[in-house]
Amino acid sequence: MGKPKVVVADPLAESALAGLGDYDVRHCAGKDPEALHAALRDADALLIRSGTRVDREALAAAPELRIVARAGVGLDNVDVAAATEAGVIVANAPLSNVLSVAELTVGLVIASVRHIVPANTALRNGRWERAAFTGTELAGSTVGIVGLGHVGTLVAERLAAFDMRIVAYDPYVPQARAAAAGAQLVGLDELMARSEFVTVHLPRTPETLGLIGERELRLARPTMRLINTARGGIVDESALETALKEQRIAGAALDVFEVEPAVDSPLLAYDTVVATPHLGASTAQAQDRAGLEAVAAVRAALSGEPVAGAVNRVPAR
Ligand SMILES: NC(=O)c1ccc[n+]([C@@H]2O[C@H](COP(=O)([O-])OP(=O)(O)OC[C@H]3O[C@@H](n4cnc5c(N)ncnc54)[C@H](O)[C@@H]3O)[C@@H](O)[C@H]2O)c1
Ligand SMILES: O=C(O)CC[C@@H](O)C(=O)O
Repeated sequence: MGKPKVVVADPLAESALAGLGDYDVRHCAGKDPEALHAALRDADALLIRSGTRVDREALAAAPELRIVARAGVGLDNVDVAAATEAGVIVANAPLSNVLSVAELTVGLVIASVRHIVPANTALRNGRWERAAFTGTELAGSTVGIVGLGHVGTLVAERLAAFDMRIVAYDPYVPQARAAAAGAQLVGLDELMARSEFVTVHLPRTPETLGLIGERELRLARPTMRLINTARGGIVDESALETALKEQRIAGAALDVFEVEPAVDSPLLAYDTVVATPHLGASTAQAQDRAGLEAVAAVRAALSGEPVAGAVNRVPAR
């Protein structure tokens, strides 16, 4: 019997790749379905980040596959139900990058309200404009956190240190847990109406797609700034664009988009939008943790041991 075959379909930290030395490792461009399907033909394990879609077709192309390991949190790019039917373990690294996402979120809040990006652009273009970029202090303003899980809680704790008031919407979190994070649980409509900042920290599921749409954005204050470092599509981008165009909200800071890469997004035309290319997890520390956890999951699955981070149960093979 040869070495187990492990396909790496997205860029992973070197520290993580070093843990695959005793396997037959093949790299492929996971965003290209043809290349992915060809690579999966005799693969025992697949390592991915957010760039590779593991759908029913990909799983059908992988008859030997035992595990899909996601070096990160979101599993919206993996058909977990189809994997379970096919007897393939799916595992993620649920805490690996949440601190990095929370820190980027705080950065986007400040970048947005202090006009850091347009002021930088103006200065580089020879314009010393001070009055145009007057901002607002965070202290005393209200932030609404939509989704008070791992990232949402870290964001709440950090923004509380700026003396902000924290309200949160999450029907699955008990009041006591919200209170421990310094947040008051409210309904989504109340959150939209009360907040100067609304920051989204939800998984992308059929239930959360379009959760913040035209109706919700009409409840917002004209001073509201919307931050999304979770997933594109949870905020309806066309409704967001209309709200920005009509100046019904003050701005948005977006790390994630409905379609990525989002180089053609009409939202990029607005000075009131700060945008980053899905960088929430892009720190050295988060990538080391995510990659190492995903590799540990692969090693466990291929040796028939329990897999930490497994999100489904499949019979042992
Ligand atoms: N930008 C990035 O690079 C990056 C990195 C990591 C995670 N993420 C995204 O952030 C998301 C959140 O991460 P997390 O670690 O905080 O996840 P989590 O599972 O810890 O928290 C998600 C929270 O959302 C709540 N929730 C689920 N459905 C809801 C609904 N319909 N309405 C309100 N609340 C709902 C859950 O109760 C939970 O508390 C991930 O699913 C992922 O998509 C993005
Ligand atoms: O792969 C990435 O870098 C993004 C990961 C992030 O979106 C996640 O859900 O963990």
